[in-house]
Amino acid sequence: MNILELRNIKKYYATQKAVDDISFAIPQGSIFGLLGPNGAGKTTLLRMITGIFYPDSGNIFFEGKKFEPVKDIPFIGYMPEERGLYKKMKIGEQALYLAMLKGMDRHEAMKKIKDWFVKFEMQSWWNKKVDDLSKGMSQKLQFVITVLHEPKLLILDEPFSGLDPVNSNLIKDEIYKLSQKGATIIFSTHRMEQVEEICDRIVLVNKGKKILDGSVKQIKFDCKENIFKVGFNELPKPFENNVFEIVNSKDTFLTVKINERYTPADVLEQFLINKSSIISFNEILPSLNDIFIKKVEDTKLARQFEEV
Ligand SMILES: Nc1ncnc2c1ncn2[C@@H]1O[C@H](COP(=O)(O)OP(=O)(O)OP(=O)(O)O)[C@@H](O)[C@H]1O
Repeated sequence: MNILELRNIKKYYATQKAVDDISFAIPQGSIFGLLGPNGAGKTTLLRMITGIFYPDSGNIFFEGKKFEPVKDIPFIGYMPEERGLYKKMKIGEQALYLAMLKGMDRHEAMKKIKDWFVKFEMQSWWNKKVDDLSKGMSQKLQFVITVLHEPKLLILDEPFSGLDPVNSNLIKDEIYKLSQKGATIIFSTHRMEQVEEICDRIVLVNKGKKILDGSVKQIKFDCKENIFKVGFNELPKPFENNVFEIVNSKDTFLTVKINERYTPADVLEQFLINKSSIISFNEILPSLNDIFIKKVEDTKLARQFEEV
């Protein structure tokens, strides 16, 4: 079952196709990465998923039914990249006010806020103003406010920006816990190593178009380039062959790219013929960062923004 499905969504600003016929589905319970370079159309997509903007055309489905912002919004938590807190309002009062706006009753909201403040060691902040918080502290507060009402769909735009490693881990752990409890998470970021670690599925957009869609594992598998890392007791002397090319040599390891039509067994055979003492042989899959850069570069010249 998909918690969210976008079908042929288009959104144009004056002269730009910010989102140009994008379709994808997000399975319930997944941690989903929405990726793309600056200006790709991610924020525009998120604003449509959260009912802030309407698409110019296309349809959005939430839990199988046509998305109705007024009805469905209570089930969605959105932490935008530009944080939206009242700077002069006291933190405790603000959390309570925003929780009640999401439909929680005062008593329940108060209890949940206190629990989260204890968990995040924020008890002493209650009477402070947002103005008095550092960037990382207001980030933690914004996260708590976003998840307080236990949304089914949690949308986090760059949730770790401004956080130190300890607080990043704290929030990461909470994201995993919310996911285990059944929440679906959309995670938007430029930090590929975080996506690789956290997300199970991704969509990559560029210049308003979708250019990749699938599980992280499958995408890495599909983009692999027949590169293997071979470990030796002692590095062999270079020898002529048609089977592979050496792309890197470090310590007692060679990284080799297998030429077309040859297999890993052919590589091993070459080294055995050469009497090299192999101790390890592993395939190297590309990192999401490499895939991101390559796909974005590939489409860079292929498609400029078209005039509407
Ligand atoms: N209100 C607006 N009016 C006109 N053009 C806009 C508006 N908002 C965004 N755009 C344009 O639409 C395109 C997509 O913008 P969007 O903010 O959705 O990208 P993004 O992927 O979120 O970028 P970033 O990673 O930099 O936040 C960009 O070319 C941007 O200049």
